[in-house]
Amino acid sequence: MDNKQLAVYFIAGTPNCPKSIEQTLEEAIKGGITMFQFREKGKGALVGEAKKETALRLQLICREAGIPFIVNDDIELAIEIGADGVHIGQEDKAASIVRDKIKGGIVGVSVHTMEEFEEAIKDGADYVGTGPIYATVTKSDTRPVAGTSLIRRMKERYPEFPVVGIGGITLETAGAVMEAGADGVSIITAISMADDPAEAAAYLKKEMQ
Ligand SMILES: Cc1ncsc1CCOP(=O)(O)O
Ligand SMILES: C=C1C=NC(C)=NC1=N
Ligand SMILES: [Mg+2]
Repeated sequence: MDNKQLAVYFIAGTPNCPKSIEQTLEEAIKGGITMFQFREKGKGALVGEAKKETALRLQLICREAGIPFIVNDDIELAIEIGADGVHIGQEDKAASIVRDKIKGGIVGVSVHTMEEFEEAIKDGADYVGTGPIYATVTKSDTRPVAGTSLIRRMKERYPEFPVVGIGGITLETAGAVMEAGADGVSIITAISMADDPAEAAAYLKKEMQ
Protein backbone atom coordinates (compact mmCIF):
# COMPACT_ATOMS: atom_id res chain seq x y z
CA MET A 1 0.00 0.00 0.00
CA ASP A 2 1.05 3.62 -0.56
CA ASN A 3 2.53 5.03 2.68
CA LYS A 4 0.80 8.37 1.94
CA GLN A 5 -2.57 6.63 2.48
CA LEU A 6 -1.73 6.70 6.22
CA ALA A 7 -1.24 10.49 6.42
CA VAL A 8 -4.50 11.35 8.26
CA TYR A 9 -5.98 8.00 9.36
CA PHE A 10 -9.26 8.72 11.19
CA ILE A 11 -10.56 6.00 13.53
CA ALA A 12 -13.99 6.05 15.17
CA GLY A 13 -16.89 4.02 16.56
CA THR A 14 -20.33 5.28 17.58
CA PRO A 15 -19.19 5.78 21.22
CA ASN A 16 -16.55 8.28 20.04
CA CYS A 17 -19.00 10.50 18.13
CA PRO A 18 -21.26 13.12 19.78
CA LYS A 19 -23.07 13.49 16.43
CA SER A 20 -24.03 10.57 14.18
CA ILE A 21 -20.92 8.67 13.12
CA GLU A 22 -22.03 9.03 9.48
CA GLN A 23 -22.10 12.82 9.79
CA THR A 24 -18.75 12.88 11.62
CA LEU A 25 -17.16 10.70 8.93
CA GLU A 26 -18.56 12.85 6.12
CA GLU A 27 -17.18 16.00 7.76
CA ALA A 28 -13.79 14.35 8.34
CA ILE A 29 -13.70 13.28 4.69
CA LYS A 30 -14.52 16.85 3.63
CA GLY A 31 -11.48 17.94 5.69
CA GLY A 32 -9.28 15.50 3.81
CA ILE A 33 -8.74 12.32 5.87
CA THR A 34 -6.86 9.71 3.83
CA MET A 35 -8.16 6.48 5.46
CA PHE A 36 -10.92 5.43 7.89
CA GLN A 37 -11.13 2.62 10.45
CA PHE A 38 -14.44 1.55 12.00
CA ARG A 39 -13.53 0.62 15.59
CA GLU A 40 -16.82 -0.15 17.35
CA LYS A 41 -15.65 -0.58 20.96
CA GLY A 42 -16.42 0.73 24.44
CA LYS A 43 -19.55 1.57 26.39
CA GLY A 44 -22.68 1.36 24.26
CA ALA A 45 -20.86 -0.05 21.22
CA LEU A 46 -23.16 -1.56 18.58
CA VAL A 47 -23.17 -5.32 18.05
CA GLY A 48 -24.68 -7.78 15.53
CA GLU A 49 -27.01 -6.45 12.82
CA ALA A 50 -26.86 -2.84 14.03
CA LYS A 51 -23.06 -2.91 13.86
CA LYS A 52 -23.11 -4.51 10.40
CA GLU A 53 -25.64 -1.99 9.03
CA THR A 54 -23.58 0.92 10.35
CA ALA A 55 -20.42 -0.62 8.87
CA LEU A 56 -22.14 -0.90 5.47
CA ARG A 57 -23.25 2.76 5.58
CA LEU A 58 -19.77 3.95 6.56
CA GLN A 59 -18.18 1.73 3.92
CA LEU A 60 -20.41 3.27 1.25
CA ILE A 61 -19.42 6.79 2.37
CA CYS A 62 -15.73 5.83 2.12
CA ARG A 63 -16.23 4.16 -1.29
CA GLU A 64 -17.89 7.31 -2.65
CA ALA A 65 -14.96 9.37 -1.33
CA GLY A 66 -12.36 6.91 -2.65
CA ILE A 67 -10.68 6.26 0.71
CA PRO A 68 -9.97 2.81 2.23
CA PHE A 69 -12.52 1.47 4.75
CA ILE A 70 -10.84 -0.65 7.44
CA VAL A 71 -12.59 -2.72 10.14
CA ASN A 72 -10.96 -3.07 13.57
CA ASP A 73 -10.66 -6.60 15.03
CA ASP A 74 -13.84 -8.09 13.49
CA ILE A 75 -12.31 -10.14 10.66
CA GLU A 76 -15.55 -11.98 9.93
CA LEU A 77 -17.45 -8.69 9.48
CA ALA A 78 -14.69 -7.31 7.24
CA ILE A 79 -14.87 -10.36 4.97
CA GLU A 80 -18.68 -10.48 5.01
CA ILE A 81 -19.08 -6.87 3.80
CA GLY A 82 -16.02 -6.81 1.56
CA ALA A 83 -14.11 -4.15 3.52
CA ASP A 84 -10.80 -2.87 2.14
CA GLY A 85 -8.99 -4.35 5.12
CA VAL A 86 -8.71 -5.09 8.81
CA HIS A 87 -6.69 -3.80 11.73
CA ILE A 88 -5.74 -6.31 14.41
CA GLY A 89 -3.98 -6.13 17.76
CA GLN A 90 -1.42 -8.46 19.32
CA GLU A 91 -4.24 -10.24 21.15
CA ASP A 92 -6.13 -10.95 17.93
CA LYS A 93 -5.48 -13.75 15.48
CA ALA A 94 -1.96 -13.80 14.06
CA ALA A 95 -1.50 -11.49 11.11
CA SER A 96 -0.42 -14.49 9.01
CA ILE A 97 -3.86 -16.13 9.45
CA VAL A 98 -5.66 -12.84 8.75
CA ARG A 99 -3.39 -12.29 5.75
CA ASP A 100 -4.66 -15.51 4.16
CA LYS A 101 -8.31 -14.76 4.98
CA ILE A 102 -8.25 -11.20 3.68
CA LYS A 103 -6.31 -12.08 0.49
CA GLY A 104 -5.72 -8.79 -1.38
CA GLY A 105 -7.06 -6.62 1.45
CA ILE A 106 -5.09 -4.32 3.74
CA VAL A 107 -3.85 -5.89 6.99
CA GLY A 108 -2.77 -3.47 9.72
CA VAL A 109 -1.20 -4.63 12.98
CA SER A 110 -0.70 -2.87 16.33
CA VAL A 111 2.87 -3.19 17.56
CA HIS A 112 4.62 -1.92 20.69
CA THR A 113 8.13 -3.36 20.41
CA MET A 114 10.71 -3.90 17.69
CA GLU A 115 10.11 -7.67 18.00
CA GLU A 116 6.36 -7.30 17.44
CA PHE A 117 7.16 -5.00 14.50
CA GLU A 118 9.51 -7.52 12.84
CA GLU A 119 6.97 -10.33 13.40
CA ALA A 120 4.22 -8.24 11.76
CA ILE A 121 6.46 -7.60 8.73
CA LYS A 122 7.25 -11.33 8.49
CA ASP A 123 3.53 -12.14 8.76
CA GLY A 124 2.77 -9.96 5.74
CA ALA A 125 1.24 -6.88 7.37
CA ASP A 126 0.73 -3.89 5.04
CA TYR A 127 1.27 -1.29 7.76
CA VAL A 128 1.71 -1.13 11.54
CA GLY A 129 0.21 1.24 14.10
CA THR A 130 2.31 1.96 17.16
CA GLY A 131 1.57 3.74 20.39
CA PRO A 132 0.19 5.13 22.55
CA ILE A 133 2.50 7.99 21.58
CA TYR A 134 0.93 10.24 24.22
CA ALA A 135 -1.49 9.63 27.09
CA THR A 136 -5.00 8.83 25.93
CA VAL A 137 -8.30 8.21 27.69
CA THR A 138 -9.96 6.72 24.61
CA LYS A 139 -8.55 3.25 25.08
CA SER A 140 -8.27 2.06 28.68
CA ASP A 141 -5.99 -0.97 28.37
CA THR A 142 -3.08 0.58 26.47
CA ARG A 143 0.60 -0.34 26.86
CA PRO A 144 2.72 2.35 28.56
CA VAL A 145 2.97 5.72 26.79
CA ALA A 146 5.82 5.31 24.31
CA GLY A 147 6.60 8.78 22.97
CA THR A 148 8.12 8.98 19.51
CA SER A 149 11.40 7.12 20.13
CA LEU A 150 10.19 3.72 18.93
CA ILE A 151 8.86 5.26 15.69
CA ARG A 152 12.31 6.75 15.10
CA ARG A 153 13.99 3.36 15.68
CA MET A 154 11.48 1.51 13.46
CA LYS A 155 12.05 3.96 10.61
CA GLU A 156 15.83 3.76 11.01
CA ARG A 157 15.65 -0.03 10.70
CA TYR A 158 12.94 -0.26 7.97
CA PRO A 159 12.68 3.19 6.32
CA GLU A 160 10.15 2.09 3.66
CA PHE A 161 7.70 0.13 5.81
CA PRO A 162 4.42 2.05 6.45
CA VAL A 163 4.15 3.15 10.10
CA VAL A 164 1.40 5.22 11.70
CA GLY A 165 1.48 6.66 15.21
CA ILE A 166 -1.56 6.49 17.48
CA GLY A 167 -2.59 7.57 20.96
CA GLY A 168 -3.37 10.99 22.36
CA ILE A 169 -2.30 12.74 19.14
CA THR A 170 -3.72 16.25 18.79
CA LEU A 171 -3.45 19.07 16.25
CA GLU A 172 -0.58 20.43 18.38
CA THR A 173 1.42 17.17 18.52
CA ALA A 174 0.81 15.64 15.08
CA GLY A 175 3.83 17.47 13.64
CA ALA A 176 6.18 15.87 16.18
CA VAL A 177 4.92 12.37 15.27
CA MET A 178 5.59 13.13 11.60
CA GLU A 179 9.00 14.60 12.42
CA ALA A 180 9.89 11.31 14.16
CA GLY A 181 9.42 9.61 10.79
CA ALA A 182 5.83 8.31 10.92
CA ASP A 183 4.00 8.11 7.58
CA GLY A 184 0.92 9.51 9.27
CA VAL A 185 -1.18 9.88 12.39
CA SER A 186 -4.12 7.74 13.55
CA ILE A 187 -6.60 9.81 15.48
CA ILE A 188 -9.92 9.33 17.27
CA THR A 189 -10.75 12.17 19.69
CA ALA A 190 -9.00 15.13 18.07
CA ILE A 191 -11.27 14.65 15.04
CA SER A 192 -14.42 12.90 16.36
CA MET A 193 -14.86 15.28 19.32
CA ALA A 194 -13.80 18.43 17.47
CA ASP A 195 -16.44 21.18 17.17
CA ASP A 196 -15.63 21.10 13.46
CA PRO A 197 -14.22 17.70 12.39
CA ALA A 198 -13.67 18.99 8.84
CA GLU A 199 -11.51 21.87 10.09
CA ALA A 200 -9.53 19.53 12.40
CA ALA A 201 -8.93 17.07 9.54
CA ALA A 202 -7.91 19.86 7.16
CA TYR A 203 -5.41 21.24 9.69
CA LEU A 204 -3.90 17.76 10.17
CA LYS A 205 -3.76 17.19 6.41
CA LYS A 206 -1.73 20.40 6.02
CA GLU A 207 0.52 19.40 8.95
CA MET A 208 1.20 16.03 7.30
CA GLN A 209 2.27 17.51 3.97
C1 LIG B 1 -6.94 2.59 19.59
C2 LIG B 1 -5.76 3.08 20.34
N1 LIG B 1 -4.60 2.35 20.41
C3 LIG B 1 -3.62 2.92 21.13
S1 LIG B 1 -4.16 4.42 21.75
C4 LIG B 1 -5.71 4.28 21.01
C5 LIG B 1 -6.77 5.32 21.17
C6 LIG B 1 -6.46 6.53 20.36
O1 LIG B 1 -7.50 7.46 20.56
P1 LIG B 1 -7.21 9.03 20.68
O2 LIG B 1 -6.77 9.51 19.31
O3 LIG B 1 -8.55 9.60 21.07
O4 LIG B 1 -6.17 9.19 21.74
C1 LIG C 1 -4.81 -0.02 18.16
C2 LIG C 1 -4.62 0.52 16.93
C3 LIG C 1 -3.32 0.92 16.49
N1 LIG C 1 -3.15 1.46 15.28
C4 LIG C 1 -4.21 1.62 14.43
C5 LIG C 1 -3.96 2.22 13.10
N2 LIG C 1 -5.45 1.24 14.78
C6 LIG C 1 -5.72 0.69 15.97
N3 LIG C 1 -6.90 0.33 16.27
MG1 LIG D 1 -7.93 -5.94 18.88
